[in-house]
Amino acid sequence: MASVSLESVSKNFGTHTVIQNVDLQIIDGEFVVFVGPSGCGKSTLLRIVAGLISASNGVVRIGGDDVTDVPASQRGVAFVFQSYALYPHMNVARNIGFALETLGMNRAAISEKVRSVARMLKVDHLLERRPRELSGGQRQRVAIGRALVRQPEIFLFDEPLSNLDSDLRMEMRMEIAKLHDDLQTTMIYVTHDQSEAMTLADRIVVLNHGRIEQVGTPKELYHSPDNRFVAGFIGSPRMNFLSVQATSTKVTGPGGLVIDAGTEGQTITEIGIRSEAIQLVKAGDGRMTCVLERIEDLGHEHFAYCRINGDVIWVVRVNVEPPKELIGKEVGLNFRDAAIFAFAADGKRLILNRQAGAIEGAWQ
Ligand SMILES: Nc1ncnc2c1ncn2[C@@H]1O[C@H](COP(=O)(O)OP(=O)(O)OP(=O)(O)O)[C@@H](O)[C@H]1O
Repeated sequence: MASVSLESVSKNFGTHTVIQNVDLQIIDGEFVVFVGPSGCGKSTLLRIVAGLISASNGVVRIGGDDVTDVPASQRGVAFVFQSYALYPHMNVARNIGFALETLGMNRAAISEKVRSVARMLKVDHLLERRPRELSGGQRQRVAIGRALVRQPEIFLFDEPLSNLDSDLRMEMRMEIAKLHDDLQTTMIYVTHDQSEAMTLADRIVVLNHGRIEQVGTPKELYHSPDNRFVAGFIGSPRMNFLSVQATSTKVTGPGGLVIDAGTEGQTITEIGIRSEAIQLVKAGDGRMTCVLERIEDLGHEHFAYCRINGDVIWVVRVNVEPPKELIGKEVGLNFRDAAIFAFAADGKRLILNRQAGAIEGAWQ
């Protein structure tokens, strides 16, 4: 096991800056997930940790040692790629054991090690097969086995599940989580899928345009996002946003929204509310009025799509399906002040100061 530390790490490809001044401390045995939109630099940062790409500036430490100029093969890391990268001409057993062959380990020891790893990953019945004779999920297990057999100090995963269908993704996600529970090895995992990040990570690093927007536990990011980007990226369905006008004591917006609260310092320009924090009520009963455009039935829950104003549509999660006759009609929306996230024009999250005596969500 080993800690990883990135100190002021930047990366340029020509004149294009892809990673900007990243500082990050990952502790021994932690499961850290890099998440962010396509092209934000997740894979580049992971490859800098691996030593597959060198940083343009800054220092990379593994277990406290400066490894900035140490080649990948000597960093004690194992990499699992989205594309599996198996050797097509070798069977599963040789694919898993190949790294040990190159280390000069004897055949009996390799065979024993391969069998134990293959058993752990439930591919011990496939040892004689070639990669082309395996399903996507089996190939990814073999790729993980190949990393595992080397007993690395750090596992690096680059979108390992994105080629798999959703059932298999869920199954493999659980197995990777179990692997981490069993091994307690430091793991860094790249995904663009925020739900994968939420379910796997001890801590999530949210990246955007090569910068860290926020680092925190899944709960911290969900309940206390630092800014609009994190608020909008973490959570499914995405947080509902609305542009508002604000003074230091009052916020008003479309649909008749009035919030008796303000902020000190920066002015609120936008608010956000998560879909599960809103109640659908009769028109006139709520704090806001909107038009119910559509209801999506997912079996165990329903999403109501409510047009607030122009192009602004909020998603409201409801447990009981609203009557179909309401579609196209006005309905009300209710929510507590405590459920409101407020943002400044630069995207920074602001904390609402409710006025003394203001009644919060009297209907709740
Ligand atoms: N070898 C390279 N040469 C030039 N530009 C590169 C190179 N590798 C990556 N980039 C650019 O760096 C940026 C970050 O790429 P990176 O692959 O790290 O993003 P990502 O967040 O992993 O994206 P995705 O989720 O789509 O895989 C992109 O704009 C990409 O085009």
